[in-house]
Amino acid sequence: MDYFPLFCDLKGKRCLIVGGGQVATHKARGLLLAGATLRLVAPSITSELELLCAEHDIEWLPVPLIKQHLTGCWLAIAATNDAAANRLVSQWATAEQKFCNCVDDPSCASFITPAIIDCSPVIIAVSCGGHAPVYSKILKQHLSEQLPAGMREMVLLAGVLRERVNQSCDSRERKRAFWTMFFHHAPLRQAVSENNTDEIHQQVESLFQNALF
Ligand SMILES: C[C@@]1(CC(=O)O)C2=NC(=C\c3[nH]c(c(CCC(=O)O)c3CC(=O)O)Cc3[nH]c(c(CC(=O)O)c3CCC(=O)O)/C=C3\N/C(=C\2)[C@@H](CCC(=O)O)[C@]3(C)CC(=O)O)/[C@H]1CCC(=O)O
Ligand SMILES: NC(=O)c1ccc[n+]([C@@H]2O[C@H](COP(=O)([O-])OP(=O)(O)OC[C@H]3O[C@@H](n4cnc5c(N)ncnc54)[C@H](O)[C@@H]3O)[C@@H](O)[C@H]2O)c1
Repeated sequence: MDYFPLFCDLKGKRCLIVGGGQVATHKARGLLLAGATLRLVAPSITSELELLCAEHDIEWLPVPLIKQHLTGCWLAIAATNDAAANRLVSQWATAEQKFCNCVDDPSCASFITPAIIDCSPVIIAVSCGGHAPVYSKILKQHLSEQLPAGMREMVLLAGVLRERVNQSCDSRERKRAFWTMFFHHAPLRQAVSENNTDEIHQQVESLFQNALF
């Protein structure tokens, strides 16, 4: 496997973005959606970034880049149009064992950003390992057209029921069977996609009786 995909909780965690152009703006938007706080180092920034600075926890430093800008940051994105500056950010971050994304050269990056389908809590991330970002975008579109109806609602319902299932049953095998049946259960999926709460309740109770006990 060329890259290990992982889903980070960035809420309240400071991330460094170096550069303030179109690409930096796009990366900032994504990190802010995940609740990160940002340190932005760039002599000038786009008007959208200026707006984001007014609305979010962003520390904009219009000063020359120094290594100390990494202090307190969980990860860095080198997003300038200056290849040497991007490489420097990557070298500093790597020396401090911090993950670094490099927008103009995946070979000096320790992570790459995937194309994302955000149906939180369901999140689908696609990467072509830096070979073909546009194809990641096309695959994302393709996948988003294939997703099952009511997917997000079924997952939210599973989250609500999870503790009850865990408390009702000790057997991992039976729990696995329960969840497999749950997600394949056509009448339940139908009720969920119609948001028919009475029917959802009835189907869930019958699943508990039939699958778990
Ligand atoms: C998926 C996506 C996620 C995101 O950014 O959110 C993403 N790039 C997207 C779009 C896109 N990027 C580029 C174009 C113009 C067409 C083209 O040149 O191909 C378009 C199309 C567009 O903008 O529509 C140009 C480009 N990109 C990179 C380089 C440098 C290089 O290849 O060396 C250059 C050349 C720059 C130049 O020549 O000047 C590098 C990277 N781009 C990545 C991610 C990482 C690999 C991800 C993977 O494994 O697939 C990686 C390695 C690093 C990183 O950025 O993490 C996002 C689509 C999101 C969406 O819409 O859902
Ligand atoms: N990864 C991707 O998805 C992707 C997509 C398109 C382009 N790119 C690459 O990303 C790079 C940036 O593209 P862009 O459209 O944002 O460029 P841009 O010209 O809009 O912005 C560049 C920004 O970098 C800042 N900058 C330059 N030198 C700096 C330094 N030493 N320290 C701090 N900030 C500095 C500038 O002030 C500006 O804000 C380009 O090299 C391009 O090849 C990557």
